[in-house]
Amino acid sequence: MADTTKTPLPVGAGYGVVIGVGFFFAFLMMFISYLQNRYTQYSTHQSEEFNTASRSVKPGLIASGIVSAWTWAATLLQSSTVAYQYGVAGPFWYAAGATVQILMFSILACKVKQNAPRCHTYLEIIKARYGTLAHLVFMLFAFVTNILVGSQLLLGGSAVVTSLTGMPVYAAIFLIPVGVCAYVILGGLRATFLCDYSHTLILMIIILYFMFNAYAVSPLIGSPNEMYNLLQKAGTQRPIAGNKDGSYVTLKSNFGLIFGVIQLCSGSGTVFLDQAYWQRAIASKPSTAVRAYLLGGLAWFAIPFGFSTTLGLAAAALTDNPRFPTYPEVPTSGQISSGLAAAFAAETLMGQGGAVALLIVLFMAVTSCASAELIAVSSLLTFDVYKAYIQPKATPKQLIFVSHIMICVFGLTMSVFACIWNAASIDLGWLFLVMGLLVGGAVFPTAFAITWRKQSKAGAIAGCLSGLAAGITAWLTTAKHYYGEITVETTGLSYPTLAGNLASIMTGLVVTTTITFIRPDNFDWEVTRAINAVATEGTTPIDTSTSELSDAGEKNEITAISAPTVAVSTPQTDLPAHLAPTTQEEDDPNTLRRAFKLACISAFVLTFILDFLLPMPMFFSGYIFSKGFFTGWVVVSFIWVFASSAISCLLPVWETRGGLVRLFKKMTKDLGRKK
Ligand SMILES: NC(N)=O
Repeated sequence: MADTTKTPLPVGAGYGVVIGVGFFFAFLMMFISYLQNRYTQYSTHQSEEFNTASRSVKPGLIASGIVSAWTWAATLLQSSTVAYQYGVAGPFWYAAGATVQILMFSILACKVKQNAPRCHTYLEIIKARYGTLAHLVFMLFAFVTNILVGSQLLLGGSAVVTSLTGMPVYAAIFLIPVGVCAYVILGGLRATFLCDYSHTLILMIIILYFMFNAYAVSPLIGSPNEMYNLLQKAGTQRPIAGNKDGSYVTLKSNFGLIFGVIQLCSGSGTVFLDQAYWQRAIASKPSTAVRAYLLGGLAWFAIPFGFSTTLGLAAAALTDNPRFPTYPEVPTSGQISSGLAAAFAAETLMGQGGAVALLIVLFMAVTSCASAELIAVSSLLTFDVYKAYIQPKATPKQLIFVSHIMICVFGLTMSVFACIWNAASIDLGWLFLVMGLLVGGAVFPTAFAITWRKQSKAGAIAGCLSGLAAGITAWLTTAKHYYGEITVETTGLSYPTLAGNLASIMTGLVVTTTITFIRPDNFDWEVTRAINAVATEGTTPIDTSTSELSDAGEKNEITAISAPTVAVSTPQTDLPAHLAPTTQEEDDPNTLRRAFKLACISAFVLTFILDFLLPMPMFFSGYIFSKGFFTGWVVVSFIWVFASSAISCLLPVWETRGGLVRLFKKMTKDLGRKK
């Protein structure tokens, strides 16, 4: 842990940001919820609105929500750690290794719209398809995923808050979620989207501030040329093991590549098994879910790539500068693994201003992701535990009440687990590399549950459990084999975590497909399409064979509204009106089929480009960047961050311009009447 006597900011700054900014957003949310309830048709007092944002959110805001949910503390801190450890390969593999899952998720987002358009959670699909035992097994993996993600957010966030301000780490761990719980309770899922938006906006501005400072302004670096020179020098003084000639400016980095593979496996678990991503698919307008995920994935890439190509590399470049916090020593491996490379760089480059900017950007990342996790877990606990097993006939009021309670329960749970990791000397780096092997077994069984009608129940359950067993076995035996003992240190190293992650995800895949091929299922998707459906006598389901539309967007809404064959009109006794789906939730099957094709082609092509076509030739040729190539690399990171800002900050405003104008008119009319 950092020396608290030398912190760049006073302890009050830590409390100020953690409590002050948290409650600022809570009050902002209170105001937004008031406007929403008063001037729009969406009420935060309705369970459906609270948990699914009435399934009406447009792709720009969903993309912004995806960017924000996938931007963890680790996205900023761990990416800078691997930049410090592996040079330019670190930021590249961090970003490329965790973008593809979001792109791939576009396929699941489309399938969930096709095969379970009215579900609240993905576990409802598992229960409807495979029954209670599978529901409980998958629920275990879902909760483990959310607990790991939630607690590592607080672990990484609190380590940096403590290092920058000296705030006691346990105080940070418990106080960070308080404001977030408050604003999520006040606003529900739509609130998290709006706060996600504002957080992403601030995040992008601060990332650009760091980038411009490091590459254009700072007297310590000030240009890609100088960064290149400093990195070349660092490569001769502290050569990187496993990198071509020990260089910082090459993608021929053996441990960087190993990290990339771990990132691919671990990211698959933490996206596919996290209700937060399903929730964004569920909340989006059916016809645009795919677009939202593709945009969100591409926009997210820029965050770790731009941030750590700046601060992670700056930390490596400036380690020998007298302004570097650990000078004349180099940082310890424990400090780097705790995620402090970015903090050291920000402080060296910009002094207190850098520390404040980092504190804010980190707080934005932690809280926006925490809000997504809170509402995601609250939905699972409400619909998959309370409604499924405790109170099947729960009223909307009860559902909302339970959702609120569960947000607090999970907020506390995240904090308790973060304390446990901290007390056990487990840091962000360790948790980041180990997470995937604990949940990876369930990745393919979960993806197949919504995409493959043949996957059998036995295959699904056996895939999850055997993946878990194989992952843990491979992890621990590799640690013992290579390092002779099983300790926190040896189990957090590259080879054991690589073995564990690969074993877990691949065993899950092989076991579920093998068992399925032996005795395939022939599942009828009508079962999952009927989840939460309210079939009213005398009505017919929407015709799935007609309607030719060329536009996936607005035209579809028009068709949906005017569809003559409406599946729902009157609620059944056990489902309140607002829990019943509306015709707008349905989408034209042809449009969805086209969206599915787009998702598959885009996801596979982009994955191929990002993870093979771009890096592999540079890896196998052992190319060390020239100065010109490095400058181009940095320029690309700038362009990507600008493009990402346009997607996640400008697009949502552009899409809702009509609604914003209407809201403004209603407000001014209202104010005029009151005068
Ligand atoms: N969300 C991640 N993997 O940074």
